[in-house]
Amino acid sequence: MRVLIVTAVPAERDAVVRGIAATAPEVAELPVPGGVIHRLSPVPPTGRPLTVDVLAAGVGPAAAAAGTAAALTAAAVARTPYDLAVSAGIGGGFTTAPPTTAAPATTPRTTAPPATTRPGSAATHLGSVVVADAIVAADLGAETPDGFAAVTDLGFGTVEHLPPAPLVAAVAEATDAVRGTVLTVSTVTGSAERAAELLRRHPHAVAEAMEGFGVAEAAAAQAVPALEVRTVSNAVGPRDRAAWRIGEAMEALTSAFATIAPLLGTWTFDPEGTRQ
Ligand SMILES: O=C(O)c1cccc(C(=O)CC[C@H]2O[C@@H](n3cnc4c(=O)[nH]cnc43)[C@H](O)[C@@H]2O)c1
Repeated sequence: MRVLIVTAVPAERDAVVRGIAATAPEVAELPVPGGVIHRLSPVPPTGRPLTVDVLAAGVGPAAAAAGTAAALTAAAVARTPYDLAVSAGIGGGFTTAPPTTAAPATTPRTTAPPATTRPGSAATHLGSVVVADAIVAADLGAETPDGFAAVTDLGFGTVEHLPPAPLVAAVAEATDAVRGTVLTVSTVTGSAERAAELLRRHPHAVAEAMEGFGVAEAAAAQAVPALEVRTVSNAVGPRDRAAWRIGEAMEALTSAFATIAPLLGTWTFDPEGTRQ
């Protein structure tokens, strides 16, 4: 089992590495085009070999996609492909619990399971762990006279990737995480109006960050499943940088990955992401 974890900044990478290092020392630093991979080899409970590579690829969806694609391609060319790509880091949390029944949105979900089958959704708080059951590009589209239109409404591409549901459930349960849609934005939300607009369009959003969709898009291009794990450093809403709790969110990230790393070693993926 080979897992690639992609963070935005080195501080997030180091927080993830510290967590995994609780059960495994770092074994190597490997250069890849545009970055350095930190490799760890935790011993999972089943004793199956597990390699976890952690890469800080930069802030934003484009940097995340570029770094992920480079690492995935290098591994594939070396005939040691990854089984899973994980977008990890801190993020902003929505503090309103998502609805328990499906609510109308301007861009209806086409592929995600109905809301009633989404256990574990709740409002986040600072330090919460969030596991994405949908990774959604929230600002990839066009403004129209009728409001925002996603690129899919314009006939292009995709705006949503769905991580393997059984893995989402297992990781969320193990880390006591809030489960829901994690939005990828290129601009950090800075007003109550924008937060409300995002929640209106994405009623199941529990967090926003800037890289998940980039990682998932690069992974999908190589048929690699993707996961997104965030810890909440701030509330999504009016800009108040002084209220960001980055230290606590980094500690929560370390703690989450101390739990997640051994768990990943118990998984082998089929195309549906179910446990084998
Ligand atoms: O202070 C600023 O103006 C500012 C502008 C751009 C980025 C930042 C960050 O510190 C973001 C870094 C990193 O953290 C994730 N993150 C954390 N909170 C949020 C959020 O509320 N909305 C979106 N992203 C967030 C993000 O993934 C970045 O990689 C600060």
